[in-house]
Amino acid sequence: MDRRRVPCTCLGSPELSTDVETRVLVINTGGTIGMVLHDGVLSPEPNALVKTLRKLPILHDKKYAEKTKLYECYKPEDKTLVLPKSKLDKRVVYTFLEYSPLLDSSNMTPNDWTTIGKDIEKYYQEYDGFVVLHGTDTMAYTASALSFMCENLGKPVILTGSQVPIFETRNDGRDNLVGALLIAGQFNIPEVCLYFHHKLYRGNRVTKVDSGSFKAFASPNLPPLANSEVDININWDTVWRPSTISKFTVYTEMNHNVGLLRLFPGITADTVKAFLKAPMEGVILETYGSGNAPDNRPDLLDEIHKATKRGLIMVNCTQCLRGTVTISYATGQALSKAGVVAGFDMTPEAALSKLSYVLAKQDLSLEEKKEMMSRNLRGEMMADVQGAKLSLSDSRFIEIIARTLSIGCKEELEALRDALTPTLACAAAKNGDIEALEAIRDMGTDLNKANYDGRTPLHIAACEGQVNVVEYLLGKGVSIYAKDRFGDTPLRNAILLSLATSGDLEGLKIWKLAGVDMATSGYDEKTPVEVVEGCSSGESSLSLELSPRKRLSAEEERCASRPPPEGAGAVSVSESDRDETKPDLCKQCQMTIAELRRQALALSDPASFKVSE
Ligand SMILES: NC(=O)C[C@H](N)C(=O)O
Repeated sequence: MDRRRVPCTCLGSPELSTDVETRVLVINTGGTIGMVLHDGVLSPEPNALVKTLRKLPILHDKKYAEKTKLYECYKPEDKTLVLPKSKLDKRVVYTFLEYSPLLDSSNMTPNDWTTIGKDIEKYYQEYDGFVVLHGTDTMAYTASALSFMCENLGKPVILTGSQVPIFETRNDGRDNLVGALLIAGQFNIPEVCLYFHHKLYRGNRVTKVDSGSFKAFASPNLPPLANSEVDININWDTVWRPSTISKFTVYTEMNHNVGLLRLFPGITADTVKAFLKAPMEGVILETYGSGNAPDNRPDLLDEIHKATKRGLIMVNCTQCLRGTVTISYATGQALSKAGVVAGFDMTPEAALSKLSYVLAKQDLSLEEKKEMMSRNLRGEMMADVQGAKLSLSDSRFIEIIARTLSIGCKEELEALRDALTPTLACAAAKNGDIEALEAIRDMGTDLNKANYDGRTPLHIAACEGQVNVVEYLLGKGVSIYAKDRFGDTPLRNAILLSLATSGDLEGLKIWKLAGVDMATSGYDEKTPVEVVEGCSSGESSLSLELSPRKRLSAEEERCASRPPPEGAGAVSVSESDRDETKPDLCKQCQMTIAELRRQALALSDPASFKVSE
């Protein structure tokens, strides 16, 4: 795949200027969305989907593509399309990667999950988000499996498809595809999701509930992450944030010796015994109500106990569409005594794929695997069912302001909190005040929320060199990919700052070659060159070297900026905190730069920096 264009106005005449473009990779695995009738039955048709989409104005802005020479930058040309400008003034450029053969999802296997995961990993740095076109029959299984396989995910991966082929006059495919593209390309939701009929669900919370309705899916135990109505409304409080700062990887080892056993009245002990025998290693037991099973059947419970004692992991999930497993009934306690692990409110699809993922972790003991099954890894369950959302009243200063403004009802309080806390959090980040950030977070504020400039507390901390705050925020799952209104991410701020203030000529040159405009100022109106001059006395060779912006040809301008060259993001880190070649930088500056560089390197190589999960 190819390079990213410069979203800038320096393409010569204004009409050639590009809008802010984001990029989405569309992995087409098959499903009804691209099917056509063959001999009276629906089956996938290779290459048909892209050809059709290119003719639909709501799915491909041909004029924009030709006017801005889209195809000279994004390859393969015949697989790249661009949506009309969105309400957020962005252009989602999307490129198709089509599998062969295209599958009806009834034919999907864990090996196909691995293929999808590996492709996401392969193209992860080049795209802002990913859409996976998939059949609906097993979409919930694939979405659940990918949610566990994608470790430390920092970008949206959205599965979608349709109940009626996109080629038909009436269909749900076009709406589902556009909705998934707009969310994947415009919102930083670091989760594997499923988008269907105007709603975005967490991938491991969803199940297919209707084979004949456009409302084919439901998320019984968790509200949608987003609703696509007149506007796309994201429920940010519900979005899952990883609490580690390790690099994104895809874990492809999945244990296949797992199964689903659904209890029914009169089930025989022989049936259970046959199902649980080796090589079975893990079973999801689908039970009645809030996790109940017969407690007057010692033959049944004995077979279960024998299996768990020999090391089989059994997880108790309710057959009910909604609700959770508790041990409030004697019939539920009987299973717990037989060694069955509570699955709380997980869907069977999520529990099964989680069990397959956990059992494949060879480095874990049996007890560690059981503990992992009971721990919330990707928001797949509400383990702490007693947990109550912290109320606003835990924060005195909001109360004081609310009382001053005579605000009373909860909705107004929440609106006040959402209006004030992002700016307060940014101020706390600038001052290095972690306690204040903790207090703001305890109020239920998402520390990813940005201020009026689209800058998050992590942007501010990275720019101000507040290393401890950077570490704290990364540990709370704050995204390094969030873009402010200048298009800057915290990671880019941090690396540019460290390179500029350390006078790292080579590093700055790499970024310049990668298309970073050294004349572009950051949020504080300072260019990297000015930062250098501000940090070391006198005219430095660096500023002379960098300040006259070499006029690139129109061709080069169009395709000037691309993801940093391999390794450039992981700046060459001087292990010593002092950089002897720049004695004129203050000690604190030197310390901060070295630490920021370590953070930047850690983000690309977890081996040098670990935070426990
Ligand atoms: N609506 C669909 O996509 C159903 C189809 N059989 C599939 O799962 O691939």
